[in-house]
Amino acid sequence: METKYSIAEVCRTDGTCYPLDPDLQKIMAESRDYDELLFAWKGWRDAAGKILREDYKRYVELANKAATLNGHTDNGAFWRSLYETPTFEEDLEALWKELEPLYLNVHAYVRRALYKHYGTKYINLEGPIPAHLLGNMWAQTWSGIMDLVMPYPDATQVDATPAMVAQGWNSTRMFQESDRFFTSMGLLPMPQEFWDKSMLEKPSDGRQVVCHASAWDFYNRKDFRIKQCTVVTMDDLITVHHEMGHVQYFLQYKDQPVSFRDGANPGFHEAIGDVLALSVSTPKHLQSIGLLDKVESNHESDINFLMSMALDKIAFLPFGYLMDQWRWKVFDGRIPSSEYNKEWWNLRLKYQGLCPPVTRTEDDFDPGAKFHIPANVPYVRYFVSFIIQFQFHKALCDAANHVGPLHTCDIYQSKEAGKLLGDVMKLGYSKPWPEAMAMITGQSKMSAQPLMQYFQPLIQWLEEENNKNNEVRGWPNYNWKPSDPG
Ligand SMILES: O=C(CCC(O)(O)[C@H](Cc1ccccc1)NC(=O)c1ccccc1)N[C@@H](Cc1c[nH]c2ccccc12)C(=O)O
Ligand SMILES: [Zn+2]
Repeated sequence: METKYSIAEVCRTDGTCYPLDPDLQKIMAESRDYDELLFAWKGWRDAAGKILREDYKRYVELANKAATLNGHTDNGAFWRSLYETPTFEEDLEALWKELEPLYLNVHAYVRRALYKHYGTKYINLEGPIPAHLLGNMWAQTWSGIMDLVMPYPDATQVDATPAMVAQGWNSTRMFQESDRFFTSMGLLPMPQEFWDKSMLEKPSDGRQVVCHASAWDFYNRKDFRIKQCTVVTMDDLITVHHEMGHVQYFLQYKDQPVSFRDGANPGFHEAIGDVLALSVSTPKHLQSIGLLDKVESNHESDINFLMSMALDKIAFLPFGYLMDQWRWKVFDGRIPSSEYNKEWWNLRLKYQGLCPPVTRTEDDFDPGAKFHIPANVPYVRYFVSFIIQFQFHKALCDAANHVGPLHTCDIYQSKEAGKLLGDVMKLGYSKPWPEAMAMITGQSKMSAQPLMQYFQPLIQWLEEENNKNNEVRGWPNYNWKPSDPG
């Protein structure tokens, strides 16, 4: 399934064919043409999702067989057991309920911006948003449409991509920049073997590779690698830090017994790199590395910055939550294969307030068009990560004696922050994750409070802005469908 997904392409009538990386991703992020976006969105689901349905059905049987032989009721129960938290599902639901109002305000504000661009034919101000208009193939992060959404177009720009391209950044420079940030905190540098053996760019020798980024521990305490088809964008600079966070964890716990060479829980492993990326993303830090020239610290540029962060971090939450809700129900039989796609779109409507731009049937298999489904990679780890990374950020900013709003904190060069994070990474999987959480934050639970504190100025601004526009929060017109294209 992973191979079929990784070699899939979408072809135009004139015969030109496009892979997901980088071509279709670029169209989804940059095109503002409804029909062009639909070509990429529908084409990808026909080429990569549809073809996987039968394989997936068989994979579910085999995964459940393995899970039951290992003493679990089904594969979803096995995946959840890695968190060693009896109230895991309730805790997740409570976190989502706490954050849902913030998501509804972001959704309503973005829907208004899309309405201004695409008009009443394609956007209903009380309905779900067509899923192909959010700047990403899966509508999982929305920073691709920041230009349509920017609250104060005349205030500071927040996108470093133009400067990276203008200054001739390449993939190696992006990874070196990330390595520099880690070592500035007293964390470990990448070993030479990493630079010699990693694949940091899509090969041009015709080899077809799995382009979805990943980090690899060879469990010999020397060989650690990243495979990434890096493109020179701010988005990929963030992904570079994400992947480097995995390798930093490998390096920190390399002297643990093999069984303990893992994250305290899967969410911890996903959060490390993102914590550093929160500092790198600040206009102040981007200016310090020459990627932003004019930086103002006033209310309007603050709101612009927080909006760009919310389009990734807040928009992601319902997607990060629904992915494994679908899979847990497939594994435990609540979703039979005859309802794979119907239930997928029920969840996409319920949590993200999205609708498909064209009719979907059980001939389609839209979950298969997202890497982690054919690649058998659990996903709730990212929902957990997007919550705990703000807890870590707040704790490390306190350790770094940061003063001022949390969203302006940059832990660059803080040895105290580095020690706090490094000591927890050294534990690997040897201690229960609540103990690791308490070592960093002083308390042992997941909490949405630091995330809410980080976004507080935007929460207030969105509430006022949406009230001014009499926005409906949510999608009461849940049956609305966009007109046919063209
Ligand atoms: O999939 C990834 C990054 C890839 C990964 O680093 O998480 C990778 C996934 C993978 C796992 C197993 C085999 C192949 C790929 N995970 C790792 O490489 C990894 C390595 C060691 C331990 C745990 C995970 N991010 C997710 C979530 C995400 C979206 N936007 C983001 C921005 C920043 C951080 C994450 C995301 C996504 O793209 O949907
Ligand atoms: Zn990851």
